[in-house]
Amino acid sequence: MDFNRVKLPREIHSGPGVIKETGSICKDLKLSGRVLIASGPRTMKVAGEKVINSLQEHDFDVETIIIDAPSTDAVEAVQDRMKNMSAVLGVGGGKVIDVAKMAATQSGSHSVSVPTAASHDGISSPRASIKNEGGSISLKAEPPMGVIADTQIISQAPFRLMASGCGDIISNYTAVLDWKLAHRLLNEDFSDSASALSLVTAEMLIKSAGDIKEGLIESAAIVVKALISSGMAISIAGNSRPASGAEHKFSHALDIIAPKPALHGEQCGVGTIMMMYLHGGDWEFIRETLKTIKAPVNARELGIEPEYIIKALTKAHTIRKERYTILGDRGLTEAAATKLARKTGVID
Ligand SMILES: NC(=O)C1=CN([C@@H]2O[C@H](COP(=O)(O)OP(=O)(O)OC[C@H]3O[C@@H](n4cnc5c(N)ncnc54)[C@H](OP(=O)(O)O)[C@@H]3O)[C@@H](O)[C@H]2O)C=CC1
Ligand SMILES: O=C(CO)COP(=O)(O)O
Ligand SMILES: [Zn+2]
Repeated sequence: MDFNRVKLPREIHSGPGVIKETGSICKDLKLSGRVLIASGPRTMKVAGEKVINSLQEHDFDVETIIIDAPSTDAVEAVQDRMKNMSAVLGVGGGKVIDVAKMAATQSGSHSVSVPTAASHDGISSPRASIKNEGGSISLKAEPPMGVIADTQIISQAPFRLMASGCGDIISNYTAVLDWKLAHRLLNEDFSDSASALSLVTAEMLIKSAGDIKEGLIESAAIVVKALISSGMAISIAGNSRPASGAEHKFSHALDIIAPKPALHGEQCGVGTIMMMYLHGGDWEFIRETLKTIKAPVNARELGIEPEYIIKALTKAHTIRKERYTILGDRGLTEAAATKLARKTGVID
């Protein structure tokens, strides 16, 4: 018999100014001695330094590493630095948190997630999206043992990042439709509770769409809550199915094909409009909601040329092939992709 195992963070702290409590929260998590801060070039200045100060006030011996990309090389570099460290704190966006999570998993240590933006639902999830030469792979990881989400810092991040996080949540709609399809066609394992949590998270966010405004701590709190809840759905499922379907395949394809990709959640949001059309669902509602949030809804707003949108649509089914979606095994022809993108207003 297969037993079910759900892995979740031990403690989740959020609120304005909570980053100053990092040291005491890490003590409560029974961490001590040497810790590594993995952060991005910008996020080190925005939040990394506050984390370092708080940890030093609580007698931690702190070292730092800057992460430029969520690559296998970055994971190895963090792992190399983790010998004799009690944990790595990922302070930044999704790329940094994924690298910290994966390095901690592979070295049998712990990670703590300190998001500086509400841009992705990997904040608390037991997955890491890591890029290699062929694109990105979705890997199983230990969830962070703690999450410290300072809504003051998150509310001051460029608004584009928060709108992107909303796109990542709204994509739960098509992700769950794809998952159900795979369950019906291929008898893939399906979790009612994970899919229900994923959908209710997207519904709650959509209900609050009008309240998601630039610079507001309250808006940051709404989006952070939804991202953590979506991460919980991933934990319950034990895979990304409740939060990643064909719209994510499209985004992953754009990351490979487009000379200058947009943000992950921005691409997923536009992908959701198109995949919802393929599912025969209310794609116009998805588009209107994204517009309300001021997230991109077309190629121009993504800053991506139409030719790359079409190429990504025709390539999307080849990504994460084990994950069956509305794109099927053969994917879209160029003509069908062009029709789809035109019909949904993604290209002119
Ligand atoms: N594991 C999972 O379950 C999931 C993983 N993901 C992954 O997460 C990544 C997407 O995350 P995302 O956050 O969009 O991308 P990044 O981590 O690349 O961050 C985007 C940019 O925002 C900057 N930034 C972050 N916070 C602030 C801030 N407060 N002020 C100013 N700049 C800031 C970063 O700065 P800097 O240059 O300092 O890094 C970076 O330049 C993708 O790799 C995606 O695959 C997405 C969803 C789920
Ligand atoms: O981005 C994710 C969920 O929002 C994770 O997606 P993948 O499993 O496709 O990398
Ligand atoms: Zn995502």
